[in-house]
Amino acid sequence: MTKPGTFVVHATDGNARRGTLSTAHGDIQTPIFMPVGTQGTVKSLSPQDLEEMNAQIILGNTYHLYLRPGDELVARRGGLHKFSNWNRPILTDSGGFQVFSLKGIRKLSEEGVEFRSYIDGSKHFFSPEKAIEIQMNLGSDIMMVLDECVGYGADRGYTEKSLEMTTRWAKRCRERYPAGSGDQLMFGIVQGGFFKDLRTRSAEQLCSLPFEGFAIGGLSVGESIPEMYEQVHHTAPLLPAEKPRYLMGVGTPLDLLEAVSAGVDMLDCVLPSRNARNGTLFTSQGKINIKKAAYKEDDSPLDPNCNCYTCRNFSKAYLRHLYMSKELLSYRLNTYHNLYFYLDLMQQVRDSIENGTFAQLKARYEDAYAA
Ligand SMILES: NCc1cc(CSc2ccccc2)c2nc(N)[nH]c(=O)c2c1
Ligand SMILES: [Zn+2]
Repeated sequence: MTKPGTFVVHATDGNARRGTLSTAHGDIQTPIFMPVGTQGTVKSLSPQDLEEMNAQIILGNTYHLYLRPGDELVARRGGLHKFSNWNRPILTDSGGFQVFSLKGIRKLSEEGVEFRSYIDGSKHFFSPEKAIEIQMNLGSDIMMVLDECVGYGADRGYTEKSLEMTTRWAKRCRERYPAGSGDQLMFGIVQGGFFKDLRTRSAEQLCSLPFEGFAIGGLSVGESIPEMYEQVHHTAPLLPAEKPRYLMGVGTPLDLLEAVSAGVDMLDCVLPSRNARNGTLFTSQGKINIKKAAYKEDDSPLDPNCNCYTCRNFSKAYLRHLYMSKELLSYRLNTYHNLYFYLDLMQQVRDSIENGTFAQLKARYEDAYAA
C-alpha cells in the first residue's frame, strides 16, 4: 500500500490536474466529488449503493457525530469505517463551520468555540485540539483543522483578525497530531474572506505548515458566482502544486468544472442530495424539476444518457408520482441519480484531463446548463 498522504499528479490540461491521493483506506482518483454523509450515512443510500456508483470517499461530520452517537462510542466500535461499514476513505470536517452555520448560541474565543447542542441544548466546547481528538476517535482518513468561516460581508478588520486566529488554531491542530505520527492525514483551511491580499496571507501562513493537503474555505457563503470564481482562481494557484487542493462546500456542476479549471482537486457539496429532496434533478441536458405537470405522462427515462439504476428502471411519470405522493422511494431514487450524475461527471473530467479535452467538456456542460 502506498504511504498515506502520497499525492501524484499524472497529467495536466491547463491548470486542471489528474492525480491520485493515497490514504489508509485506499487511493482516491482526482479530481473528485465527495458525497456528504453527515451522520455516518449519505441520506437514503447504503454503502452498497455508493460502491455501485463508484463513490471513492464520503464525508462525515465531527459536530454531528460528537453530539450523537458520540465519538468515543464510535471509537469503541472500531471507528467510523467499521461502525458504518464503509471501508473506503472518509474525510471529516472539524465542526467549526457547522457550529456557526447551525442556529443556536455560540461563543468564539482564542481557546475555541463554545456552543449548545441542537439535540438537547447542552453546552459544549471545541478547542482546536478537541476537534482533532474527535476526528482521531472517528478514525477518518482526512481530518480538517478547526477554523472560522467568516460570513459574507464581514469587514476587512474582522476578516484579518479571524484568519490570524485560524492560522494559530491550525498550528495547534497540527501539533496535536504531528505529520507522520499515524495514517490519518490533516488538511489546513485557507480563509481570508473576499480580500485577495488576506487570502494570500492565509495561504502563505498555512502552506509553511506540514499539512498533507490544503482546503479553500470561506466561500459559497452567500456571495455571487463571479465573486466565488474570482477567489477560487486567485487562491488555488497559491497552494502547493504537489499537494491536493480541496474547495469546501461547492457546488453546482458548473462550479465543479470551474474549480477544476482553476487547479482544484477535491470538492464536496450537499446540493445533489439536498436537491433530490425538492425534486431538482441534474441531467446531461441541464436541470429539471420532476414535479412539473409536463412529466405526468412522460414515459421516458430521467436522462437517456445516464446509466444509473433510476434512469435504467423508471420513467419520469413514475418518479413524478413518487415525488407528489411524498414516497420515501422518491428521495432514494432522486438521490441515487443526482449523486451518480455528479460522480459520473467527475469521471468524465478525469478522462478529459488525461486526453487533453477538458476545455471541450467544460464548454459542453456550460451550454447545457446556461442559465
Ligand atoms: N460554505 C462552504 C463551506 C463548507 C464547509 C463544510 S465542508 C464539509 C461538510 C460536511 C462534512 C465534511 C466537510 C466548511 N467547513 C469548514 N471547516 N470551513 C469552511 O470554511 C467551510 C465552508
Ligand atoms: Zn440517472
